[in-house]
Amino acid sequence: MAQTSSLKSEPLVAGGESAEAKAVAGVIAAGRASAARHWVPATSGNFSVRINARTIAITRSGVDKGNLLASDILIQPLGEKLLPGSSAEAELHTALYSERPELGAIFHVHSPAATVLSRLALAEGSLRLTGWELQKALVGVRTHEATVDVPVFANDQDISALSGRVLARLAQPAGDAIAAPGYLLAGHGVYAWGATESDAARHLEALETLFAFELSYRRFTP
Ligand SMILES: CSC[C@@H](O)[C@@H](O)C(=O)COP(=O)(O)O
Ligand SMILES: [Zn+2]
Repeated sequence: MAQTSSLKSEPLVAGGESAEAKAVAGVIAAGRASAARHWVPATSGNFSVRINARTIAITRSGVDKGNLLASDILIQPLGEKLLPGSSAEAELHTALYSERPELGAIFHVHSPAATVLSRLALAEGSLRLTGWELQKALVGVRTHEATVDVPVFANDQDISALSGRVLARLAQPAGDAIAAPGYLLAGHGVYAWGATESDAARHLEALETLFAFELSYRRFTP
């Protein structure tokens, strides 16, 4: 059974590195970059990168995400029982990868603006972003005049139930808005994704910065 990363028998991808080794390196890099920004305090956050249609590399539970070793990354088959030591929030990753084959990476952090703004926005059930040039860093957004919809969910320790609510909401159209590549958990943090690791990293950085803009803006507007 696949457990921690065994970087031996995977097929090679361009550059001579296996898909598994590349995904593990991507997870480690994402954790390190987020820790440098103080987005994953006290072991919080979890990170995953798709290896292929059936398997992901994902952080194990309770480890410092800023100092990940290859042995801190689990090779989790999709649609199968979670491996021992899995992230408490692993199902928020596996369920979304299974639902969306185009996703290549999912990153979750406890960044300050996301964690605070999510509480202010919970009553509306979503955060609407508009008027910011930086929103063009999000996939599908071409103008500051667009409205971006970021779903906001109540935090829940029942991750299966939460995952069900997330998938149900993401399946709904965002109306006249563009669906953000991510969502907020109130008082908890943000999940962001992308087709590639760099898309997911850019989305995470753009969203957290937009949340900080929005928090400042709200201080000056009624
Ligand atoms: C250390 S508090 C944060 C956790 O409860 C959780 O929200 C989190 O992001 C990390 O959980 P983990 O099980 O390490 O993936
Ligand atoms: Zn968390």
